[in-house]
Amino acid sequence: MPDEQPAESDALLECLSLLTRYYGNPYSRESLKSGMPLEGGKFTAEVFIRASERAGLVCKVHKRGISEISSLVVPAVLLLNKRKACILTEVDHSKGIAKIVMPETGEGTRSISLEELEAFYSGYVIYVREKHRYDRRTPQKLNVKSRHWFWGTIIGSWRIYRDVLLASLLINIFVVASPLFVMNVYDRVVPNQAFDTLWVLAIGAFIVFSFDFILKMVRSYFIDLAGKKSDILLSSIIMEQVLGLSMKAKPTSVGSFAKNLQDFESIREFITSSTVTALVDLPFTCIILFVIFMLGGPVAIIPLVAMIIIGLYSFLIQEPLKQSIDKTLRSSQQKNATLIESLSGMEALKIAQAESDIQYKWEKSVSHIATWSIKTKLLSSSATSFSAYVQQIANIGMVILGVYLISEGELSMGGLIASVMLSGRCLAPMAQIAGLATRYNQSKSALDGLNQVMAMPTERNDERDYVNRPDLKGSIEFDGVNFAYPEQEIQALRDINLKIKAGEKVAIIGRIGSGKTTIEKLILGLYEPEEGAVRVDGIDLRQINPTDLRSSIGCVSQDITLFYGSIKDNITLGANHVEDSQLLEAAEIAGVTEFANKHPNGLDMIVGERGQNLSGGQRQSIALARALLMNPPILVMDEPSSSMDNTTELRMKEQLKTRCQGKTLILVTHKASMLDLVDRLIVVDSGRVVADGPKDQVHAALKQGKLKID
Ligand SMILES: Nc1ncnc2c1ncn2[C@@H]1O[C@H](COP(=O)(O)OP(=O)(O)OP(=O)(O)O)[C@@H](O)[C@H]1O
Repeated sequence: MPDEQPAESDALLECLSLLTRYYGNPYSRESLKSGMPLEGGKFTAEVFIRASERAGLVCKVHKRGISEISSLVVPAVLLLNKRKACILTEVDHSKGIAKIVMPETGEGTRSISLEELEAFYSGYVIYVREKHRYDRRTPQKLNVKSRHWFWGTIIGSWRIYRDVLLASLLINIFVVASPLFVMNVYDRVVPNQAFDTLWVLAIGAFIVFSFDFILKMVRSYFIDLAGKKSDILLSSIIMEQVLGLSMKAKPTSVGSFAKNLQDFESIREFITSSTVTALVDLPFTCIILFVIFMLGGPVAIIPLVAMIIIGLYSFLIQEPLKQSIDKTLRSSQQKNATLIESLSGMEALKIAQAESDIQYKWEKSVSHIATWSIKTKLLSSSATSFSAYVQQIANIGMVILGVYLISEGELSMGGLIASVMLSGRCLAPMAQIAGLATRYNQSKSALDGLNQVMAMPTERNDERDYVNRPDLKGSIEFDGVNFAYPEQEIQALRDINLKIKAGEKVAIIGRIGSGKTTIEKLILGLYEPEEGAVRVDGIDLRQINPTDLRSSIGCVSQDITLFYGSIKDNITLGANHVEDSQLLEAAEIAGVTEFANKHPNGLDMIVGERGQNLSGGQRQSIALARALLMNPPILVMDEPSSSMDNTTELRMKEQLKTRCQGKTLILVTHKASMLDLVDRLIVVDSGRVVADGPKDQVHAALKQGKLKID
């Protein structure tokens, strides 16, 4: 995008949201924004294009004057000056008027003269069209296969690679310049002492070499440019996939998963100039071989045989090479898993005095990696040395055969020298290819790993038509829900039937591991039931966009995770446009202000990674403030006061009582004191609901031992 283009504001988000409604597949602003790399919390044209793809639209930015915009392409989005945007719904060039919608003003469609529009139009327009969607009647195999995430992106730079090929063709033709020069000097200049010819030849060679130099520089610049473009695109595709992964596909080990993603590095290396140049040059060896044949006749057989031998050797070592690279990769993933786990649990390790166990695991992985990487290095260097060896033998062979041919008058001295020089150029890419096999196998393993990641299910399903419900009221229903965590045989929830009215205050109690948190996770749409349905406002959660759902739920989870940044950053995490008054109110209710005020930086105090600079209770306060910030209709809290002292808890309870009015509250707790907040108790045991009713009744039944809990 050119620099002179003005930065856009959230007007673009509003425009996109309106357009999704226009095309009959409405998306809320929250769901369009979710997971997008917003600049200062705002939409840019690039983000607009990415988000529109999610909503089934295809958009492209063009630089066009108003007079160039045809009435056939509306609705289109016009980027206006001062970070504004509008939707152009009609344009009539003959009358000089247009109809626009400025979503920010909330005015609806209005007519405007083209002259007036031109005054604040930036010159950039986004054309929008609907992507064709196949319905379920279309058999899968008839579906046009969407682009492969990796190859599709690489092919996206085909124009650059076409130019690279063209440059390579010329470079490879120029290769013959030097041997031809030497041949002519030996055969024509030296015997006849033709100094004029020598100078003409020298000037010709100089010009060719200069072009060759320039072309080589340009070629590697273009290859690196294409590589950089692909790298940026691929990295963001991978990150978007990772952040969108569904919880059921959540990797079992963060460390090894992270290593898997880091291995993208080897793919990046593979698409840089040194590798691509060798690959591109390979087919041109045939041209050089042909030139050797023209100059030296039968001598060309020798480099041909040498090429076949080198190729065969490279092919034969592929399998063992692949195996050792795979083993190295897997062990490195294991090593990374150990590293990440021990770093994040360092305190627990020290307390349990388990350092030596970890040290042992670590050393085992390291020695395993060392063994296999030695094998990998040995194999790949054997390929390089073998190619050099074959190349030398080929040279000697050519000289021997050449001498016989010269003695029979079938070859000139210059012809032999030129052929030997050319054979070097012809075998060089082969030798490089042998070395490249290692890189190829490394990239292939990394690509296989990433292919698996890209095939994992994500939360956003393009084939699903979500119901657009950004404003949920808060009634919750579990209808015959059975659920087991991925790869677990035992069900965590069994035949759960519950109806919670909007605004109701409910506590879920039960013994450890009984399934309370699991019920919450299902309400949050983090997992889907195996059988039955979870409904919010009567809509099956599978029908609600996860972003819309979660923006209607304030959640304090059992394991509170804070991120590096200030207290303020952590409270407003994921909520970009928050008034200071909103932030202060949430901080006050949750008791954050109380401890933040004691610190010189107040709410700007840095909490450290995972909030390690704070106490457990302080972390809980921040999580509570985060949950209350956007005033959501549903609050889900899992032991929100487990680390708080009695006074703080009492204060928080009082604040929550007023704040929770009209909201649905689901409270998971072991603390009897917290039950003041609720009117209804649900008792869960071994994944089943064993009691459900008004608080006093259930309490009484529990006291009298009428409820049997295993
Ligand atoms: N991510 C997970 N993967 C596999 N099994 C899980 C997972 N989380 C929980 N479980 C299992 O599901 C069951 C219910 O767990 P859940 O966390 O819902 O219990 P809980 O009632 O909230 O317990 P607590 O009071 O200790 O927090 C337990 O047997 C637990 O082992």
